[in-house]
Amino acid sequence: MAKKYNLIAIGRAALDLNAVEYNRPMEATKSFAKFVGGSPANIAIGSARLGQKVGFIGKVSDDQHGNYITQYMQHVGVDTSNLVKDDEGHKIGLTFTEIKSPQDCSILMYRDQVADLYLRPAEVSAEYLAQTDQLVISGTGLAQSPSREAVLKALGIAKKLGVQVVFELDYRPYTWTNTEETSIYYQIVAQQADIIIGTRDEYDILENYVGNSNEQTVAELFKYAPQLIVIKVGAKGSYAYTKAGAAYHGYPYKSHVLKTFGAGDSFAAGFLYAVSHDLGIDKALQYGSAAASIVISQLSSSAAMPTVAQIEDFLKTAEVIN
Ligand SMILES: Nc1ncnc2c1ncn2[C@@H]1O[C@H](COP(=O)(O)OP(=O)(O)OP(=O)(O)O)[C@@H](O)[C@H]1O
Ligand SMILES: O=C(O)C[C@@H](O)[C@H](O)C(=O)CO
Repeated sequence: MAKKYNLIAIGRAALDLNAVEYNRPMEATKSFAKFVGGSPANIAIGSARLGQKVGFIGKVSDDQHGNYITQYMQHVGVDTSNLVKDDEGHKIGLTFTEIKSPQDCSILMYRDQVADLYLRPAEVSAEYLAQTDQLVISGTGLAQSPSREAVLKALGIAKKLGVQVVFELDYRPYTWTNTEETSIYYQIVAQQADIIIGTRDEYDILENYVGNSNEQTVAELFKYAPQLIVIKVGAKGSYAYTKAGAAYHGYPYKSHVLKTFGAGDSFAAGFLYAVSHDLGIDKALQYGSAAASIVISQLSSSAAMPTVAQIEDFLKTAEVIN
């Protein structure tokens, strides 16, 4: 019987405050526009825009910002029954963006004592996870307790129930104590995940070593559960590897780049949509690259997530970056 959800994501839902006056440093920016943000929330929203049935497990502040995030996610069709309100006064995470030029963008995160990292194991429901085909785990959820244990509980339940586990490495250094610790927790989850998505730099963090080739990285991970591994390299595109030994190159597409953040989350939503619909790995990489090209041409990450029709339209005239 078909499950209620194609995908449930676990991790942070937060706020992005994106510079409205761009092509200048943050010090000179007076206006910021508010959007829902947080990598797993962005992936959930992007997946819902693509017509996927999506749920979310997380924690938001019990205030106007938490209300806004919950209402926005409901508005785009993400189920928020397991997006709980914090009862200890923790606040929402804020991400300010700086767009000095299309090539020079950065984010500034305010993530001290943020509500998402206080998600408790008791707030992860086996009944909810039984209703999904896929669980998307964001690496940042492993950064601190009790969120770390909540995520590991979700992983254990998913494995027991045969839910496909996707690990989005999503490394945000601000919330971690040191990279050795990150590597330990990343390896625990990566070894049990069915699909892993991350940038080359994030795999270096996972391995706690800089210098391995993609082939060395995937050979090590394929000794464990993973069946499909994606390694992204920004404007140089992406690579996908299967346990059966196939390798694919995802070409990036030319875009009227306004800013580059949001590329990874839109890529994940597009890629996972195509994988869930058995469209093949080449198509999945095309969907990921196209979704990313669309999102980086706009101010927001979450609000710019494309529909399937937008991706198909884009691909009709898309030009590959060589
Ligand atoms: N400048 C660009 N032009 C075209 N496509 C891009 C560009 N930057 C990224 N992409 C596309 O987005 C995909 C993901 O980008 P990237 O490797 O930067 O992920 P990320 O670091 O997770 O992104 P983010 O900046 O959102 O954290 C790339 O594989 C590529 O297809
Ligand atoms: O992941 C975050 O918490 C910040 C995002 O919402 C932001 O849009 C971004 O940087 C995406 O890459």
